[in-house]
Amino acid sequence: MNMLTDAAVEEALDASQKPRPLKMRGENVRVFYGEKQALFDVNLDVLENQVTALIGPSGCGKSTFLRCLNRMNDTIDICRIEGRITLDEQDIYDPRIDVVELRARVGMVFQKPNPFPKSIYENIAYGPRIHGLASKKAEFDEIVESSLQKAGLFNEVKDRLHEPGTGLSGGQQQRLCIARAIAVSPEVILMDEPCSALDPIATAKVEELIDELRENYTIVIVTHSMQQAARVSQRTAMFHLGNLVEEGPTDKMFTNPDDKRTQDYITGRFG
Ligand SMILES: Nc1ncnc2c1ncn2[C@@H]1O[C@H](COP(=O)(O)OP(=O)(O)OP(=O)(O)O)[C@@H](O)[C@H]1O
Repeated sequence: MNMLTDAAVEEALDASQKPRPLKMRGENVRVFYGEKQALFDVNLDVLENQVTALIGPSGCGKSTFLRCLNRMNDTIDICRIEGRITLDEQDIYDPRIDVVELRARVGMVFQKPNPFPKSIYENIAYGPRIHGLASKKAEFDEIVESSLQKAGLFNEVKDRLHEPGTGLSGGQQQRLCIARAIAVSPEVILMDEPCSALDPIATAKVEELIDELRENYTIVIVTHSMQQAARVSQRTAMFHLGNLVEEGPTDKMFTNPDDKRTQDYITGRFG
């Protein structure tokens, strides 16, 4: 057998076609806001080191599902969740789960950049401090620098680390929020329309960053932009009226979806 040829064939295999381990799974997820049901028996797998895009018309339940993945809905009094959601096969709604620790493992970036009213440095150091990930100044310095590097922001801010984070541009603030999420070493990063408040250049930078982050993190992103879903994700899940219509590889979803509702949505016929 020619080993070199085998290696070359192996390398030529599109990495995205290889089976990926499961990172998170939603099983029969039902969500109610008071009497109103917002999600109906959603079953969705989130694969490791992939970007999964959640798409669908306004009000279909994308953000609701996203927020279930790190129990952000716990903060809404009238919200009730049924079914099961796992992270590495562990039920995240198990009463023994420490929610603060869960949210460090499953971080979140919001629609509007929301840096703390503190310095750039403190925005990043805050999480590691409350989670006890560092104690000496040199350790914090290292986390701050490496998080900003990974978020593609270090060179732009290295001379102003002690100036307020709120003084940065919108796009820089969003990358600061991504750096803040990264600082506590998450495994999954949830992004709820992270570019909707950004201009096209800042959006392009964040999209590039999302593509780089996939190497080390699992990402779930809610987006209204079909172009963005096509550009950044490997998997796409289509929601409609609280139901998961279908999900699959992004290229298939955008070229040959199984369901007419997906076809109509991606071609702009509704939503
Ligand atoms: N805090 C809340 N209280 C009551 N109802 C809510 C709450 N949050 C969401 N809903 C309802 O749940 C349904 C799903 O909302 P959700 O925000 O998840 O949809 P979405 O697909 O993310 O919408 P959009 O694209 O407009 O952000 C909607 O009918 C919405 O009105």
